Amino acid sequence: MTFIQDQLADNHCFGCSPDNPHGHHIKSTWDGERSICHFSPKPWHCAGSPHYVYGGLIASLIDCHSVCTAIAEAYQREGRAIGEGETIFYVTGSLNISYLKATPIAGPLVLEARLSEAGRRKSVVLCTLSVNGELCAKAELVAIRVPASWGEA
Ligand SMILES: CCCCCCCCCC(=O)SCCNC(=O)CCNC(=O)[C@H](O)C(C)(C)COP(=O)(O)OP(=O)(O)OC[C@H]1O[C@@H](n2cnc3c(N)ncnc32)[C@H](O)[C@@H]1OP(=O)(O)O
Repeated sequence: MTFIQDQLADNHCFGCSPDNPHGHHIKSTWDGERSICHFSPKPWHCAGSPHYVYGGLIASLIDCHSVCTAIAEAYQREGRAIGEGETIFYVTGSLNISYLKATPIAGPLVLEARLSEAGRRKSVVLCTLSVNGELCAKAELVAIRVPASWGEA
């Protein structure tokens, strides 16, 4: 299986870089229309209850999965394979999450994302998070394209 994150170079992100030793290492697939990510939380990812997932982790997973989806779609729109040629880099402009149900920590968490809008610099990504087919959270993320040098000090 090919994952978006494994095709992106120079990515140090806490949520999605394969090379950040302390990160979440999320893995997302892209089929040309939607992206999927499976994530199994650890017991320490719990909220106030040990049975449910911490909302900040949910936000983090949705953030990275959605931005990676925007990046994958942008490569596709330019007729390039993900990671091919000049780097396409997006960052999170805004993230609006509705926590609909407590998310069982037993997981696995299934994130699914697709674009509702794809402009020159701005993409809007809709993302859901489900466990065992039950919708636990939904989100809208605005991803903004930035130069690949965006993170340089
Ligand atoms: C290989 C790489 C792999 C990378 C994966 C990394 C995943 C990382 C996910 C993250 O966590 S990124 C870190 C969290 N995000 C940030 O730190 C972003 C900080 N903010 C900025 O750097 C700038 O504010 C930003 C680049 C988002 C926008 O500044 P600009 O001056 O370039 O925006 P501009 O004013 O030109 O607006 C461009 C469009 O974006 C829209 N926009 C700008 N900021 C927005 C915002 N905050 N929310 C919603 N929309 C926004 C704006 O309305 C406009 O839309 P329209 O084209 O429709 O008019």
